[in-house]
Amino acid sequence: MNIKTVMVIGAGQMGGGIAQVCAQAGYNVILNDLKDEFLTRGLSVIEKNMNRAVSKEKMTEEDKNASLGRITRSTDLNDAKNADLVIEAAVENMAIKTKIFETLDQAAPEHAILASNTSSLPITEIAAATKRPEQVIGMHFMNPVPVMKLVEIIRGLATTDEVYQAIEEMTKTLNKAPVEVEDFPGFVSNRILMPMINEAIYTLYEGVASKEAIDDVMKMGMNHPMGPLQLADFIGLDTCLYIMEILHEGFGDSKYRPCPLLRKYVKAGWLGKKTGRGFYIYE
Ligand SMILES: CC(=O)CC(=O)SCCNC(=O)CCNC(=O)[C@H](O)C(C)(C)COP(=O)(O)OP(=O)(O)OC[C@H]1O[C@@H](n2cnc3c(N)ncnc32)[C@H](O)[C@@H]1OP(=O)(O)O
Ligand SMILES: NC(=O)C1=CN([C@@H]2O[C@H](COP(=O)(O)OP(=O)(O)OC[C@H]3O[C@@H](n4cnc5c(N)ncnc54)[C@H](OP(=O)(O)O)[C@@H]3O)[C@@H](O)[C@H]2O)C=CC1
Repeated sequence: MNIKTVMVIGAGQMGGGIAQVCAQAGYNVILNDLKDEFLTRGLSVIEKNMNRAVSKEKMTEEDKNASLGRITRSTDLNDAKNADLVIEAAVENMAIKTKIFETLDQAAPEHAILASNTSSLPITEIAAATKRPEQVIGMHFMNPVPVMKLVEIIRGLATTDEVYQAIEEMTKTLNKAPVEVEDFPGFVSNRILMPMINEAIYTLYEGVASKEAIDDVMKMGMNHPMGPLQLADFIGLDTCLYIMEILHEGFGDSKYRPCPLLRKYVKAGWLGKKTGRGFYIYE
């Protein structure tokens, strides 16, 4: 399958990163969000990232301008009519995602593949909202997208081999490493990572150590690049809570119950780095 135009839904931290790597790899990108101001915010992060790459001589000014020139703005999901592949990276909520996929299914050309960057939601259920479940797939990028090598590729129950292979090939053109996983809650990445983060939050909640001490133990003791509380802030505490809830509900096992402190922070609007405050305070 010949993929030339990629539409990305959601211009937040993940959608922006996905749009950036696709544009840098030569794809035409349609970046979609609910409001124009979110697109402006997303595009300014992309430009900042590219300027940093130029200043480090990892990208030329011409390549930067050409990549930015390949990204067009959209606030209308019907713009999917021009896409060969849509990658959805809106909020981690099944009702919102199924609504988006229903609309995309109506708007996108027959040949188009519809992918979701969901962290944990069942691809099979998202696919069931469309009349083309065989062309729906999970494409789970890691944060920060321009830096991290992995893309987990998740097959829904109906995903065809042809669609899987097209997405595997496309992922390689982004200079990323695809890894195939089956459709279970949290896939592999978040089934392992998120209970560790949740346990770190319990450790703080129970007063076992300070947030700095918990992060230091994992950074210096286990060589993690970030401590789990710093990483939770970086991912977004709302996203961490959604993922724990999906694991809890999906497996029906109390070992996945979200820590009350995580719920409290999300209720307070302390969502981490993106809102300026989570476990830590950001300028
Ligand atoms: C929740 C999910 O569903 C799945 C997930 O994504 S879970 C999250 C997975 N991600 C992680 O675990 C990230 C863990 N953290 C790290 O790997 C590192 O701390 C980090 C890569 C984020 C930063 O690394 P660092 O060495 O501390 O910082 P720094 O030296 O500033 O950055 C290293 C490189 O990354 C780039 N970078 C850092 N943050 C970036 C960002 N947000 N966007 C783009 N590029 C970024 C820097 O420009 C730098 O690039 P060069 O090598 O070209 O100079
Ligand atoms: N954060 C992470 O580390 C990772 C997240 N993911 C997944 O990626 C997805 C996005 O996460 P992330 O980028 O962190 O979240 P953000 O909150 O940074 O961005 C989500 C963006 O999607 C927009 N949005 C919400 N609803 C819609 C809609 N109906 N149509 C179009 N855009 C919409 C939001 O707008 P508004 O601001 O108005 O809400 C926001 O701009 C989630 O499914 C998440 O689980 C996957 C890998 C890693």
